Amino acid sequence: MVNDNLEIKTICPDAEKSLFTIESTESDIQRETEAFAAVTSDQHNTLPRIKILGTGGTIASKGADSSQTAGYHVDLSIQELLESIPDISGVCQIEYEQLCNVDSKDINEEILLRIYKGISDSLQSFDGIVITHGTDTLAETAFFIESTIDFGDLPVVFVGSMRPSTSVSADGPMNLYQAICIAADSKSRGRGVLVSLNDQVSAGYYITKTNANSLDSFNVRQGYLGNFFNNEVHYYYPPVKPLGCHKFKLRLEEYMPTPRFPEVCIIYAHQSVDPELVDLVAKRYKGLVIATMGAGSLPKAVNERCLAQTIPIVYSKRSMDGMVPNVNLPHPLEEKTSNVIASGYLSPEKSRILLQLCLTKSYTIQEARNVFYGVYGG
Ligand SMILES: NC(=O)C[C@H](N)C(=O)O
Repeated sequence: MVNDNLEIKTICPDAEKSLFTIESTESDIQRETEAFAAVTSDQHNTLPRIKILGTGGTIASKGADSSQTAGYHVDLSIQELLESIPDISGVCQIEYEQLCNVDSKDINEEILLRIYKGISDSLQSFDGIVITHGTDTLAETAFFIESTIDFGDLPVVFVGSMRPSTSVSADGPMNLYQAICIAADSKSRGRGVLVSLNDQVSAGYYITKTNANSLDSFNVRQGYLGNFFNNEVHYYYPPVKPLGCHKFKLRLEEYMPTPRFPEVCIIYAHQSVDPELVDLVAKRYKGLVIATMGAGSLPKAVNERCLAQTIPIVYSKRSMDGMVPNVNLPHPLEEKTSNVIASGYLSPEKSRILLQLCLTKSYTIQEARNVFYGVYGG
């Protein structure tokens, strides 16, 4: 039998004193293989280290068949999800962790703090972090994380999908692949919390879900930051972070064993809204946000009920775009003494989180108003 690993080496080519040895080339092959492996592993070790935190959502969901795009269930682990994306071993090194696996409607303060801890714990040892999340409340978690973690230049990228993993043309694998590439790209540094969905990159601080069904479900009037095309992210601007974003330092031990923030309720205003709702909420909650009809407009009777309370009340808006300015608050001239705060550009659900954070820190109304005022952009 031919042994390919054996090589005949002639030491003396003289025929009479012919001398030769038979040597195995195995050690050479082994050495070469080991050297090659060392080079590739060195190359691999210099690739960015990316942490993936799985929390659930449609991106981790399965339907009954490939045509089902509603009524599916969260049923896919982060490991299974990663198995569905193209090979990324030449781009970065990956570690993953399943923080929870829920529809994002079930994300509460306990889970929010788990996500906060998952990100905080990964800051030192990774070059980028990706969080898979349901799209329904993704904007709230992204806003909370931007407001509470100082992650320096590290890219923190949220990603979700609109179709379950089992559907025809599921968007999850591509969205996740893009999010990982974005987190691993040095051009993504210094841009705050990012959201990667449907080939677009946006600021988590400003993004809003504007379509309950379509793949293009997020919108950001402050502008998309970039676009992902053919394995590459392209940014439209140099690195920039949201202006006026107030960072709250949280101490996790303060929220254990009961991970709760002061409760804040949202009232959605409408024609004939009942002013007594304000009294009912004020009895039970520590703060109130009202989605006012326009840029702070509410019926006189509702304004009067608001000004009669002692809890802080944030005037936000039903409209997705635009802002509520201080001058549109009732009694703007007495703003130092009144309990009402203008939300600026923030949606009611993000205003709720910001007010909760202010209450957590026991800010006065004036301090809370300054925090909200920062959102105006200066
Ligand atoms: N597209 C989605 O992810 C929606 C889903 N209900 C969620 O937020 O978890």
